[in-house]
Amino acid sequence: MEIKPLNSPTAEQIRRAPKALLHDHLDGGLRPGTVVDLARASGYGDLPETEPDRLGTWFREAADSGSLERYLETFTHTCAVMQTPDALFRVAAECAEDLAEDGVVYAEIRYAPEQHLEGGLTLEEVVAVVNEGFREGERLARESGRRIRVGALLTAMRHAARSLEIAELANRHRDSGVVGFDIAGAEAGYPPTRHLDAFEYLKRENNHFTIHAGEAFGLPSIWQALQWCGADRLGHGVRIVDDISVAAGGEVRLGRLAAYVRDKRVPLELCPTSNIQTGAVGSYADHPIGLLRRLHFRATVNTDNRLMSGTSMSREFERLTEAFGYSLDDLQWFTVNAMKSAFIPFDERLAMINDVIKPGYAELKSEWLFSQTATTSRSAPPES
Ligand SMILES: O=c1[nH]cnc2c1ncn2[C@@H]1O[C@H](CO)[C@@H](O)[C@H]1O
Ligand SMILES: [Zn+2]
Repeated sequence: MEIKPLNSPTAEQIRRAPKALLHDHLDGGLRPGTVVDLARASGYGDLPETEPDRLGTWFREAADSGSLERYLETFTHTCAVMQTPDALFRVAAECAEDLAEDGVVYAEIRYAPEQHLEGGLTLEEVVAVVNEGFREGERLARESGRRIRVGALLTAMRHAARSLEIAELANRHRDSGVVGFDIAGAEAGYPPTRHLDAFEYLKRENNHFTIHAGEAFGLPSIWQALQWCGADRLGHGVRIVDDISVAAGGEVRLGRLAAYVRDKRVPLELCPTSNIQTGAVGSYADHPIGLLRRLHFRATVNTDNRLMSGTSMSREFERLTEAFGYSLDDLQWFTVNAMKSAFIPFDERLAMINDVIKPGYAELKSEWLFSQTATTSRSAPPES
């Protein structure tokens, strides 16, 4: 009897597979119905649609603009309805619940506290209530038999000038649910070196940070993020392929920067659907993740903004499985990469890998093998 090599998992198996998520924006992941409810409660009257399904479609289509700047305009509406403790608590709790429901077991969720002060909250209050929301979502997930751990990343907006203040905020809350720092927003014209004081402060504090770099702008942004700012991870980093050449015969050459990124195991927080929407990449099949995985870069798969992209971790895995024929082993590889690159302590990462991720995939793989064996023996002629 011949057992076929492990082939592509089904959508249902992907949903059950344990997943780790490093790059997901809190203000990019609201349920459309929650946006509608919160707008009504706060009297925000500028939503382009007030029926949840139509609003969801509006976000996806508006984000499908082919430009990062236009993609980012859609956040005006989500941030507008996230200005009170109740709203922030609900959005954070639902975020954790939705991810758990999708089989995510570990997530780092980012947001920019400076964008949630219009209702009179302080930066400290924003962080405290979002953390409470995450704890509530974890608890609700546990009640329904799921397990998720959520850490927050505090983002500073790269066009603004509050990054040092936000870095200090992240550092103050590092023992209470905040696992690191990030900068986000339009990339072109706002190099990460504008925020060097924030990064240098975090390094002096032995704290962790990632930088959105190499998404809308290419290698210089990645180079600055790593070699001037000292980023632990790259948010997107997808343009690192500009420093990789593949000859017609298949021979691969890495430039100095790409070699550094691979040699140093710099984690790439890749977000396939988001890249297609902002025009950074043409299609799933063209996404550099295929090449980066083959070359063993520390590639991870992420959602970026589940509302704007109409996506989830399972959907990202499904699209990649369709495009590249990935097996459960590939999905496990991405998941272990993400968990290794998380900002929580080493022993806790290891425990997640050994106690949750590997056993989860082992179970799925054995189910798959069992189903193959069962199918084969059913179709075999009866023994005489
Ligand atoms: O892919 C992205 N690239 C750059 N900035 C982003 C991306 N997605 C979201 N944001 C920005 O991050 C803020 C805090 O969460 C969001 O409000 C949005 O402006
Ligand atoms: Zn992002």
